[in-house]
This record gives sequence, C-alpha cells and structure tokens, in this order.
Amino acid sequence: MKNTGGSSEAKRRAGEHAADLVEDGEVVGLGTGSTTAHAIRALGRAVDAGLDVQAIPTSFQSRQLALDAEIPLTSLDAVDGVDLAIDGADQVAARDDGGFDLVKGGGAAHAREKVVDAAADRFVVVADPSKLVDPLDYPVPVEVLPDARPTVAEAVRELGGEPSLRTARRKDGPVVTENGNLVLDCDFGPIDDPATLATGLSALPGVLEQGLFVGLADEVHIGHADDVDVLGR
Ligand SMILES: O=C[C@H](O)[C@H](O)[C@H](O)COP(=O)(O)O
Repeated sequence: MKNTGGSSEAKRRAGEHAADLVEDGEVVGLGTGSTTAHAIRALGRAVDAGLDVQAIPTSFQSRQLALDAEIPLTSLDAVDGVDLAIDGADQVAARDDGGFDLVKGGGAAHAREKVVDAAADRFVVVADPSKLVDPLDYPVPVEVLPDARPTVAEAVRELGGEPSLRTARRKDGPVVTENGNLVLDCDFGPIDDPATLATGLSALPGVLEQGLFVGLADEVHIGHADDVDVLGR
C-alpha cells in the first residue's frame, strides 16, 4: 500500500541531493521506492564519472536499478560497515529529540530496509513534502510468516489496530514479500506513541518486521519544485 502523494520533480530533487552526499570509497545502502530510485540513478552517473563506491541493495527493485546503473554491489557480510544509507518513507514525523519517526514498507521492502538503514553510520531519508506529517497516521505494514497471519491479525486488533491483508493488483491473492511472507497493513489511526507501538508489534510471535522506524533516521531531505530542505542533526 503506497503513499502515492507528491510530485516526481520533488522526489527527483530529494534523491539527487542525497546522492551528492556519497563520498569516494564509501559503502552505501540503497533503499527502495520511487524517491530512492532517483538517488540510485544519480549515484550511477557519479560512478560513471569515477566515484568509487560499493552499494548494498535492499530489494529486487533497488538491486536491479543499481545493476542497470553499473554500481558495484556488495553485501553486509562482505563489508565492515555501511557509511551511508539513502531510503524513502511513506510518512515522516519529527520527534521532540530532533530525530524522526517513519512509516515505511509501502513497497513491502521494510524488513531488509530496516536491517541496512539501522546498520548505517548515517541514514538519510529522501521524500517529497506530502510525506511530512504530525502525528504519523499511515497504516503500519507488518510482515508476517504466512502461518501467523490469523494470530498476528488478532493481536493487532487487541493493540487497537485494524489489519488488512495486502493483496496484489495484478494477481489473485496476497502480496508475497521477497522473504516469502505476507503483509498486514495495520491501521491504528493517529500514532501518538510510535516507540511503544513498534515494541508491541515487534514482540508478536510470527512478525518478521514492522514498518515503524523509530528514531533511526539522522536527516530528512525534502525535495521541492526548485530546492531541497535538509532537516535533522
Ligand atoms: O517498501 C518500500 C519502502 O519503504 C519505500 O521506501 C517507501 O514505500 C517510500 O517509497 P516512495 O519513495 O516510492 O514513496
């Protein structure tokens, strides 16, 4: 379930701005989605011009874009760390401590994204202005083992949410993630305490990963028609 708001020009500016942060010799995490795609293409142009980087993709889509752009690929088990991760978001809310909370997973890639984004020394979110909200109120994607769908759905209701199984547009049946699991989009209405909700969802047996990224992001680059705002520390 994608947050499809925002202009592609704003997304392009945000993505290209973040790609400019990448320095020679760095290991870069490549998020997933339409905004990050602009960053990947821009990084590909920089590689073509001589920049030396290794990238870790977070999905089939970002891997394919990186291959098309001829960006050298690596994996978490082959590097000492990740210098920078660039990733999109379905919603972004500023925190009182200067950080950010996100809802991610509109493309069902949030499990691998969270692993790579959390491993990065610097995690930069790229987004258009429609993604900035207060508070978060986007349905939280919860990736579940197929057998656990009914029990997790019941537990989500007990936490105050309304789960709905994500279905595919061009297939009869559910979306199956790249990890072989299902996705429950869980509508909690306004999320006043993302940290507590994230802890509750992550603790449910059968949940592989949920789409609340609490306090992980270091910066948010918001693209506009003609410039980019950088929010964060
Ligand atoms: O699973 C997908 C990801 O979390 C995306 O980063 C998120 O849905 C934002 O995508 P977009 O930039 O296309 O709005």
